[in-house]
Amino acid sequence: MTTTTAIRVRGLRKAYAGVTAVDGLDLDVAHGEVFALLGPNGAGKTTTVEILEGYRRRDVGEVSVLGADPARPDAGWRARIGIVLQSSGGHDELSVGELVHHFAGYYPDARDPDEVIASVGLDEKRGTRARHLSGGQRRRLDVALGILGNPALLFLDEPTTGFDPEARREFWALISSLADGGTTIILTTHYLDEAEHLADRVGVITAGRVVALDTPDRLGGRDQDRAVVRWIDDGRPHTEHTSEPTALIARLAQRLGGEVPGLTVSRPTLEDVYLRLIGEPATPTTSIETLEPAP
Ligand SMILES: Nc1ncnc2c1ncn2[C@@H]1O[C@H](COP(=O)(O)OP(=O)(O)OP(=O)(O)O)[C@@H](O)[C@H]1O
Repeated sequence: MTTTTAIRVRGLRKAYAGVTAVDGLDLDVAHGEVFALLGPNGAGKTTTVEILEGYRRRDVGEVSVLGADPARPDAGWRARIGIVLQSSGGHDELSVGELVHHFAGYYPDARDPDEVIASVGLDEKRGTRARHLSGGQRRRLDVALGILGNPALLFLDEPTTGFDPEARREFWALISSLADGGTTIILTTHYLDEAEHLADRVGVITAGRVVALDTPDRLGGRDQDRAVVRWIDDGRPHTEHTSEPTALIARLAQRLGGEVPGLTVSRPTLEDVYLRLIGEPATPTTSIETLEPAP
């Protein structure tokens, strides 16, 4: 293992009573990277992440997380890992301040509890009992507890499910600031915009295998996909798929004598590419197939 590798997985397999959940998975995540795992329900994401966290035993394969085998962690390994699970709860009668201060006592190198509360935007809720927090505020508390031990590696499982758009943006800023501070982050999410916004790289898992792995803007050859150019000509909408949109627009501008009416240029979204990778048809408006020949 090189010193830049936070996570190294080779040939990971796990089956539950004959049902294969992870089927020969390979993965490398560098220190300081934000890595998003995407995949449909039942693809094997949670099983993989729980093996990395040391909460689930693998059947076969090599796994190294922060230099240790999660199935046989050395002393102090767990304190270097922060985990924010999909659903949380418990200690509902304690206030935000009481909870964060209480759990800080479990870590050898805990961050300042009051600073952590402020960093997740819960200053005003310090005296509020956990059971009186909104869903988004509860999630922030979960993150506060996850980062309290100053982890080198943070696992976030669907962290913004149920957030309103503003809360999601604020949460993204929090995660970005953790990443800027050097924390390695493994994120599972069903929100493609979240992966696009936060992740340095994205891995798509289907049927227990990584089927694509790249930066969000290059995933599945996205950067090579043709652009969709739309415009109005003679009062009729036109669409053309081209790898040279600039040349097409220059020709149109010349022919139409300046401004091209109704001009839009779009590329396949991360969602389009993701749906193609997992075998689902893209929506017609963003299809990368040619809709009609050039006029
Ligand atoms: N404890 C278990 N016992 C038996 N089968 C399980 C268990 N946990 C997961 N599975 C099965 O393993 C497969 C992978 O499940 P997993 O939870 O890892 O998928 P996932 O990608 O996290 O899905 P989701 O997006 O729905 O959370 C599924 O077929 C699931 O039914």
